[in-house]
Amino acid sequence: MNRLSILQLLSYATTYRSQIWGAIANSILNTVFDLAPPYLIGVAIDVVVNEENSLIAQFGITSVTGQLAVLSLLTLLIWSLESLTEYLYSRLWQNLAQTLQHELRIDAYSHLQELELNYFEDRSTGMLLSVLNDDINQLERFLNFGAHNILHFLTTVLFVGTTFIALAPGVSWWAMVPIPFVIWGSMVFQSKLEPRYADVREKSGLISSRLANNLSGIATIKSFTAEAYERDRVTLESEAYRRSNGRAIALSAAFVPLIRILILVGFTTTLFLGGVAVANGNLSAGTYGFLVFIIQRLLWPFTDLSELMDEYQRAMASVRRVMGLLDIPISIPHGDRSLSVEIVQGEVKFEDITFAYNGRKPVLKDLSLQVPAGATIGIVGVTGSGKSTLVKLLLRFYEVQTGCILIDGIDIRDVNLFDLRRCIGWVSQDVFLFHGTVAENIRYGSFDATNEQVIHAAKLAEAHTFIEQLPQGYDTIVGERGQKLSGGQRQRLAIARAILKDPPVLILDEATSAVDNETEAAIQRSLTKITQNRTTIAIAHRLSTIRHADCIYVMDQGQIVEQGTHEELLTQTGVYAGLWRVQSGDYK
Ligand SMILES: Nc1ncnc2c1ncn2[C@@H]1O[C@H](COP(=O)(O)OP(=O)(O)OP(=O)(O)O)[C@@H](O)[C@H]1O
Repeated sequence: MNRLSILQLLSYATTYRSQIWGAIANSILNTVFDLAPPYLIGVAIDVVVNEENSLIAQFGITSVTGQLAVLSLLTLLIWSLESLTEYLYSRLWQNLAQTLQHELRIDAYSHLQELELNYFEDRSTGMLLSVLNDDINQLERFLNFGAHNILHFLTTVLFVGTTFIALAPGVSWWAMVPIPFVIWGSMVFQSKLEPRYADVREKSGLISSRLANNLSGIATIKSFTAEAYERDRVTLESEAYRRSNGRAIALSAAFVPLIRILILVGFTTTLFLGGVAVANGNLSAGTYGFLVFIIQRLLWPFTDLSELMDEYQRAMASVRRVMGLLDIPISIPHGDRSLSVEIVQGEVKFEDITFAYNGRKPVLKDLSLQVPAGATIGIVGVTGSGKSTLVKLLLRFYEVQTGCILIDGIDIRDVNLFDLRRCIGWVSQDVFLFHGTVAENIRYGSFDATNEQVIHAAKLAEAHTFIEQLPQGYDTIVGERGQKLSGGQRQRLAIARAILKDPPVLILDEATSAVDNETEAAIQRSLTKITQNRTTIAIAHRLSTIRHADCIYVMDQGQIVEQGTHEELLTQTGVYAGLWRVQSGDYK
């Protein structure tokens, strides 16, 4: 899984090959320039000790002053190049990190949008937010400098190690002794740390979930004066996160000191054996000074290695969560047939459908129902009888288990999902408005509608008058979920946006339940106009809303138990007639 996640991540980078090569080259060059000072000091000592026999003298500069001048110029040049390459690699790597995190976030979000409703019902918004935000940010932090640090480590070890072996083969192997132990230790450390960081990410998701849930339910918390109770619950989650991080810290903090001890052994051995070699005349003083200096450069990067591993594991725990999300298959696939809104007549047929939500008993059983194109039907029934589920199946939010749903005689499973949903206007039971202005929310029905069309739709939905009375009219911000509006006002905006969409099939699920009788009557008059030449499925508890429908279906426990016009149903002494009597105040 680890390797797979990394490969998936790398596949994002393949389009930026030239940038990556540029960043790699600058990282390597920068490390080489960064390593130069000890070499330059070595050469300086060589100049003052060996004078005209020095290394530089071999290039024809015999005077010590001349050699030192060349050395100074070289130092200036190398330091300038180090600064330049540092600027370049920082910029390239950080920009790449930005691009990757951006693409990954957009891909993860796009994929998430495609997943079926079941997926969201089983997960909390906060948890998903933590993946899309925290986890991707965690990865971004690693990508900013992680790749450079890895290259810096490898180049340093390779460069310094080679010099070491070349200059003092007899001493160098002592310095190398700790290296295999360090690598082995790092691997053990990595495997132990992996589950701990996975747990940290999970706890972070849980706390996000709790916070998101509480913030959206803040009014309920206040009304129940449950602040202390909720603070305790948040404290528990936060405490769990702290403990989980504590477990990871206990391991990661211990590692660097342990590695350092191993490295110290290598360092002191070189110090001792090298000194003995100088005393015996087997090694020059200049080389010895250089070796003692450079060995730190060889061994200390191994302490950085452990920190690098730590950052890597943290980032990988996040990558796995993001990739896990991208790997979730889309279980409601698009059909192959396209369906143009302009040519859809709007005939809707449910044929023997049976449907049960995940792991529950069937909500709809062998239900059949036909709505001729352009007709208006009403659906009534006790709460929980499956009315909303029926229309959600038409929108293909869920798949039927048996039977089929047809639009203009075509099985909706064969139709492109977007085309299908473009044909249907849905005013849901619980209206959701987006944070933004009134006009933006209505325009959700048709993004390129003119202001006049928006106002016209609002007028038809009996919303224009109240909108005009809002502080900034159509530019008034409705707040998150439209919380700055009343329930009835939200419903009317939802109707307006469905009208603006102008779909061949209109679904009104308790669309006027929150408005007063007078407003409802006004909306009904508008709807009579709107529903002409359009198939309409209206679900209502208030029977007056659907009494003029071409056919009314009465549902009970997932089945249709009565059907007919209002007048026909009244003549039967069934459920509908009973309901009508209660609602019209006739209790006889
Ligand atoms: N997402 C879901 N997951 C699991 N069960 C669900 C889900 N949505 C609804 N149900 C269950 O399905 C049944 C039918 O619900 P549905 O919303 O279709 O009823 P309804 O007739 O529209 O009710 P109401 O008149 O109260 O709106 C209910 O028992 C409900 O608990």
